[in-house]
Amino acid sequence: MPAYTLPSPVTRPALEPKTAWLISSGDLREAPNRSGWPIQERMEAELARVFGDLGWNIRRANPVDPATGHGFISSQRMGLEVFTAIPEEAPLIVAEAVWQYSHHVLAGLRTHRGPILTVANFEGDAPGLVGLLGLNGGLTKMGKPYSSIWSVDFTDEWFLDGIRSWVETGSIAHDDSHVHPLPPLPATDEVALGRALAAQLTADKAIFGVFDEGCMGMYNAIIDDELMNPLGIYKERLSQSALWAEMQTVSEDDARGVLDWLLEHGMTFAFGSDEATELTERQVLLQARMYIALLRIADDFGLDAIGIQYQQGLKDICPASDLAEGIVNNAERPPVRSRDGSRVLWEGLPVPLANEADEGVAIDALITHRVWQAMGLDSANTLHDVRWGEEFDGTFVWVFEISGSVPPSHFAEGYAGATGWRQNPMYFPLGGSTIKGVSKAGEVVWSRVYIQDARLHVDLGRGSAIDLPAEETERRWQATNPEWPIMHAVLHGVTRDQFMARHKANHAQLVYAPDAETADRALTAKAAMFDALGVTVHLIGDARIAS
Ligand SMILES: C[C@H](O)[C@@H](O)[C@@H](O)C(=O)CO
Repeated sequence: MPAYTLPSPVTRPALEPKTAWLISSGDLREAPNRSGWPIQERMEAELARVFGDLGWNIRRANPVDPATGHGFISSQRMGLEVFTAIPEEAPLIVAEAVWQYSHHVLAGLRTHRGPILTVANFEGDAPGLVGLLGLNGGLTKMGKPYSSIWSVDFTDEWFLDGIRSWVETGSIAHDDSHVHPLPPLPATDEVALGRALAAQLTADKAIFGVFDEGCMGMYNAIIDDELMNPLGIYKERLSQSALWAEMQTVSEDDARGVLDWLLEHGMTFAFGSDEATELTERQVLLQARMYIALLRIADDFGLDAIGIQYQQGLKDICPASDLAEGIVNNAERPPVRSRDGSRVLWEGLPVPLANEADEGVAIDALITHRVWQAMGLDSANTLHDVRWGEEFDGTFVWVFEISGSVPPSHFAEGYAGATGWRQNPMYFPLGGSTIKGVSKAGEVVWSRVYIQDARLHVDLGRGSAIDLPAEETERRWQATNPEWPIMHAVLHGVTRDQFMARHKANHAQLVYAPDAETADRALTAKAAMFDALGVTVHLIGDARIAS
């Protein structure tokens, strides 16, 4: 008789032939899950049809919960339980129509032994594509093999061929002919600059101040110290509660001074009176406090870059961080003095900013800032969500649209092109102003830092932000989130599907250069800096090293 009753894992159901299991990771917040459920149901019906045509069944691992009215996995615990209903060897579809918190499903996916397919609807109305890309980045970081595919209406041949390949072989191959290794670097001033900046960073080091690490389940956006420190970048782990406490010490006069400055510089706000659904002056004044508090804490800790997660925790305490983040990340902004009044903090300089505490962004923002400053360029750079896109006049134009703010220098009219709309009550119960506007036409360098095979990599590309007719901009806004800033981006030498298949994050990083030749030179210096820091550089599409 053994002395103990030995525990054993829950018994999983048996595999069934020609059957794929299906799960969907959701938001932690119930409102977006409820709102996205009809879109998810439509997608799942299309998937059932496509698999059915191939003689396959799809079995949903968890039913719709009558209490919530949706079938999303809405917590890590729920994810663990749902996975006990999935055979470990089963073909598994992760279907995403909403923004999702990857950690809800990553534990189950990590030990899953069957083929994994991530799928999204290529639609703007809910950020399912954004969720898909975040999840793909997480699986890549984990070293977990997966296939991925997307479709506008689930009838196109490319999609059907992909699904056929997955059911027959367990994988889908995508075209990566647009990805090029970094060639030997020429002896140019830009390469010398990039290498010198890398040597300075590793020798003198820099600090990234992160107000609560790990935003919205974005496992892909947590860069371990072991990978970040060799670049010379060290984390200062700060708390969002310290930010809230510091906000209480800011005087009402100082907060009002920030709002007055913004109004004097042409920013407009869509003010209303209902706190629950409209933007109010009270919300903006709290955001002004956050802006001042952020710079003072950055000064106290000698930070070189900042990130705030906001969308967990702080969202239940105060209005959105976006207004503070957008202006802190802009060279021209309301002056903030040190506590003793002797210095204007970061005068004339953007503070490199990692929205949503995305640490791939933190590295990129800091490096971009240093390269662009050294070249005498506006270094204000920002992430955007890779939200959606459609052709316009025969060219595929991406909707890059981050959920709140960009530096106002990204707008043609600067602050005068910025309007403050109330953040969406569905995600941001306590409101706060966004910085809404259209990113100006111009040459851009885009990038993404990510983890693959336990190493840091960066994809570097070139693109153009373009102007679209006002009615097309409005159509794209209405099809997505009209309160958020938008960039109409054309990526050079990369098709929609090449980009989707390759990109390892929900975010892409964007920075302007005054013309194409300068953009190529700045990209070259940035590539040289990353390379000298030991990051594997990939040139995407038409990106090239300037000689
Ligand atoms: C409001 C939403 O949670 C967004 O913040 C989300 O879609 C993202 O921005 C993900 O990058």
